[in-house]
Amino acid sequence: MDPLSLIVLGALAVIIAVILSLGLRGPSASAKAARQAEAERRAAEPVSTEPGSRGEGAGASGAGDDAEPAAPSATGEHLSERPAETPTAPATRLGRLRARLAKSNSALGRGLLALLSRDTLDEATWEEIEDTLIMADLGVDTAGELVEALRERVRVIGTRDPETVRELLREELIRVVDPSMDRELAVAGPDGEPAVVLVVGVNGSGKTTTVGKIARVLVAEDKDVVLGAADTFRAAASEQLTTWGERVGVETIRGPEGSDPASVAYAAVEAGKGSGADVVLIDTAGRLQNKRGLMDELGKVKRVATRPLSEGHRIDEVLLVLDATTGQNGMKQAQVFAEVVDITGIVLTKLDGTAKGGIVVAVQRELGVPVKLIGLGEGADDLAPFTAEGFVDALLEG
Ligand SMILES: Nc1nc2c(ncn2[C@@H]2O[C@H](COP(=O)(O)OP(=O)(O)OP(=O)(O)O)[C@@H](O)[C@H]2O)c(=O)[nH]1
Repeated sequence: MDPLSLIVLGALAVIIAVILSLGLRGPSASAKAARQAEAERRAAEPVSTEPGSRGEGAGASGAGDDAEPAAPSATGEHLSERPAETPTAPATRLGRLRARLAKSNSALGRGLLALLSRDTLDEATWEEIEDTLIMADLGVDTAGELVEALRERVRVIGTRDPETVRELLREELIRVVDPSMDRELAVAGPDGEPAVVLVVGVNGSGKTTTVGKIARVLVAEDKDVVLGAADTFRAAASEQLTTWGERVGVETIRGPEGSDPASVAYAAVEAGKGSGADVVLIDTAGRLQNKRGLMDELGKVKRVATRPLSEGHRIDEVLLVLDATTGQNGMKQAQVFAEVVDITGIVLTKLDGTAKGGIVVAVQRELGVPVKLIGLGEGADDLAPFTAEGFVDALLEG
């Protein structure tokens, strides 16, 4: 064999050996790790707000004036396949969320306890305690009341034992959060009719996400749910809601962008009644361009939505979704919504992103309506029922 043939043969042997070794080794460890990480990321990621692959439903033609609802023409997405996901069991979810709440509010709890365990509880220290509560958005009056009551009890008991003082603080905080409020969601309709839950709030407060999260909780409780995408102002909102629905296998009724929200709400309730659903959850746009416009829009949705139901069956629950990070601004928005619709419960979102948990107390006092649920993250199961004790314990645990 001449030298040239030897070189060619040698090169071929090397190439074959390399190809074989690659084939036998399979994907590299780092590629596997990347796939694993991608799978974990997907499992944990919030629902995309990007338009999905499904097309819009046929048009909701608009309810016209609210004397006579238009023929409901928003088209539902009947889901025959099995739901893509099973929501996390409540016990697991709550344990995780409690830890998250404790983390976001730990500075507040720690700050208060540190102040209360100072050697001397003088005027300046009590003022600092009051300021700390005000900084946490508790509201000036409530902070003053709480400090007054705590001060009096510490004086009467005459002890500075840290455990006792901590317990007194816990009791006073629970008192202002008000454990006597009824925080059950009204999700049982009368006489076999679906309960209708309307979700309102300003853009970006987390309405659509909250509707999706509530649907998951209800599905986990074995309830049949229909979603109504009455946020027709933003096309992506309908897509986003449909995606949430698909994930847990519930039907979403929607209309084209710009169609009448009242018509979509009507169609959703009609579909819910027709299919024997337990709950119809209606997402709204709630643009706050002016109070008159908002009043017209939400007032009409409220009036028209329950027409497919029996006489006298009104909306069972109107949930106001408020972004906890918006502080005083959020409170002003809450007041406007409260004037426009009768709010029956508050969902405080994004409590994971703020140490200002005191807003819970401020908004309840201002509106006279209980906080029923809290949002503690963008993930699908990051919604928790609110309890006064649970909230305060998480606050003081940090
Ligand atoms: N960190 C955190 N983010 C949240 C929470 N709830 C919602 N979000 C995020 O807030 C953003 C707005 O949520 P949406 O549900 O689209 O808000 P919306 O009120 O429906 O907004 P519009 O459709 O524009 O009216 C999204 O990025 C959500 O993932 C929460 O509890 N914690």
